[in-house]
Amino acid sequence: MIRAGIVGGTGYTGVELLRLLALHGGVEVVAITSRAEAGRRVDDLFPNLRGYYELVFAEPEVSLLANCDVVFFATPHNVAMQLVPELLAAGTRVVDLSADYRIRDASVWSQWYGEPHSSPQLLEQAVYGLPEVNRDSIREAQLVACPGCYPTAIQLGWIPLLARGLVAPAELIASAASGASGAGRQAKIDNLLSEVGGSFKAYGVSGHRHLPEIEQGLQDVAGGPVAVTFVPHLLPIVRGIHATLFGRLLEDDTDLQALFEDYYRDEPFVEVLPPGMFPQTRTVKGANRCQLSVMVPQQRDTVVVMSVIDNLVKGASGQAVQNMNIMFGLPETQGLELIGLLP
Ligand SMILES: NC(=O)C1=CN([C@@H]2O[C@H](COP(=O)(O)OP(=O)(O)OC[C@H]3O[C@@H](n4cnc5c(N)ncnc54)[C@H](OP(=O)(O)O)[C@@H]3O)[C@@H](O)[C@H]2O)C=CC1
Ligand SMILES: CC(=O)N[C@@H](CCC(=O)OP(=O)(O)O)C(=O)O
Repeated sequence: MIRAGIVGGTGYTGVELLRLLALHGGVEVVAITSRAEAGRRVDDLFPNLRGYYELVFAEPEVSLLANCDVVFFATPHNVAMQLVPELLAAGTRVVDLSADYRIRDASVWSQWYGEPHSSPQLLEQAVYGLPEVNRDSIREAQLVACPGCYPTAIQLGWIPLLARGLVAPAELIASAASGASGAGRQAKIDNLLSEVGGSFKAYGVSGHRHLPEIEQGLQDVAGGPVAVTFVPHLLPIVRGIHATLFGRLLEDDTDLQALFEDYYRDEPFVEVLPPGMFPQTRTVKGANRCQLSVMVPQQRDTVVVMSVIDNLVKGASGQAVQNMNIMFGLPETQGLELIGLLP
């Protein structure tokens, strides 16, 4: 059994990791942290886990975590980067769900996250954990930086087109909407039911911190500069991201449906829907799955890709478990063969 630790076990991605790992079969969670809930039983805070765990939340200390084979960081940014150097030195492998190691350039990271990076020496060795792009490097990685939720949905939608040079790389537009759990479990007025419910709004229009991550990932695939106009929105639902992507086609004779189907044919967690079927957030709710549709409305030169994920599963904890499976040589789908919850 792989001995796993979770730092930040009281947040939404932390409890989602617990849900997925409870039935994984190859992992025992031996350490879980929360500063606010230290000393409290996990199944007292999360009764959905009763019968699956006897764990008690502990303070986040390296001495506890270094006994694990793998540690998941389900913490806000600027937490993993304080503890990871010591954990790596102790031989522990790390899957970081936060943004701390996603951006290779420390000065770009600081510009968007507003503080200096405290372990920039690890940025080069961190592997960006999008298995559909980096599977081989993830296998050997000691430190995996899991992609953000919007970046997962958006990159998976653009990649087939950029890899084949079929869209204008400097004119990409992504309009994406997320459920409120994307903002985490901390109390914030903006996330109250009476603020979010029955309404729909854009935010971060002048610049969202996921933009440099999206552009970096797409540039790697395109092999050159890429510019994205990215507008996130807040949906009055709990889970789910729907991204609608627009691009100017550079060729008009490619069968885009066939291209997408071929590109993702062997991917266990990305599905291209048949022509005329469009993805919905509810279909992937609770599942480690990205569903995509591609079309060219009115046969003009604008391609539209629609991409949905559950922000907490393929957008965070499910992708983290997928990365762990790859790192430890387990079947990639172990613990992740989940069907979306309808309704
Ligand atoms: N929610 C989502 O859909 C997604 C989130 N992510 C990323 O995953 C990470 C976790 O997100 P989410 O679960 O939503 O966050 P939450 O705010 O819901 O939870 C944060 C957790 O981190 C712990 N924590 C906070 N500060 C510290 C600290 N200084 N040291 C140690 N632990 C700390 C908290 O516990 P305590 O304060 O008690 O220690 C809590 O358990 C974030 O970086 C987020 O951006 C990524 C993709 C999607
Ligand atoms: C709805 C909502 O507020 N979403 C969050 C996305 C947060 C997230 O998960 O960020 P990382 O993936 O970078 O960790 C936001 O826009 O800030």
